[in-house]
Amino acid sequence: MNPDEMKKTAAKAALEYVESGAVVGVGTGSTINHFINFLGTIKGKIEGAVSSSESSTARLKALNIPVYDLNTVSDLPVYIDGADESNHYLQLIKGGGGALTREKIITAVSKKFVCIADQSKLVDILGKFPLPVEVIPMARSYVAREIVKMGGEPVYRENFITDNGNQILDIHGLEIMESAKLEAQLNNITGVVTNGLFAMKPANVLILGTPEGAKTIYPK
Ligand SMILES: O=C[C@H](O)[C@H](O)[C@H](O)COP(=O)(O)O
Repeated sequence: MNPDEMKKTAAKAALEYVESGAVVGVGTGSTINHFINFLGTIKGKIEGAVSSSESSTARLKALNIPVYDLNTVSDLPVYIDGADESNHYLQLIKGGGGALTREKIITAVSKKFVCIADQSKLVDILGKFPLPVEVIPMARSYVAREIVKMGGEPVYRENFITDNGNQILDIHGLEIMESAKLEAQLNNITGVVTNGLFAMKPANVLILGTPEGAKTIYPK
């Protein structure tokens, strides 16, 4: 089974977390694209969706799934999204596709965060995947210098603008032992919008696609 088939397996299994009559939080990325397709098959069962990116919004709308402005939604039972890495506490690195800020906002609003991924995303220590940090454009160099002082190696993601009109620095060379502390430290740098560590509010459930089928993992 190739990684894409494993992503599809995880995406299909996530359907069981979708509540009837509710608005569903929908993330961004290749794994979520499979989930959006599956969601289309049960669209009559849900009220609609909130989405973490313009690309997911376009896919949802193409399937005639109503997409709501998050400001109009007060109750969001579940948010379903992928990840670039997860540790065994279900703390995540996200933002490989640059959607981290909207993803973190929907995570904050949702009652339950169900993460879906192929089995390669589960790691012992976060940081092999470069950690994305969304920055206000005029602050980029300043933020990069601050990250260097912290021991990271920031790399500017060239020719990429987020849906919020900002830029991304990807931090290489990290071995993240204290995820929540690093998440807060990075967010405290002036000019940072947010970073891709989801440690203070980790996922509640991780569904991994494996050749043997979907495997559900709870935080250690
Ligand atoms: O910004 C993108 C998101 O955080 C994605 O959830 C993450 O990059 C994983 O994407 P994929 O499902 O394509 O591996």
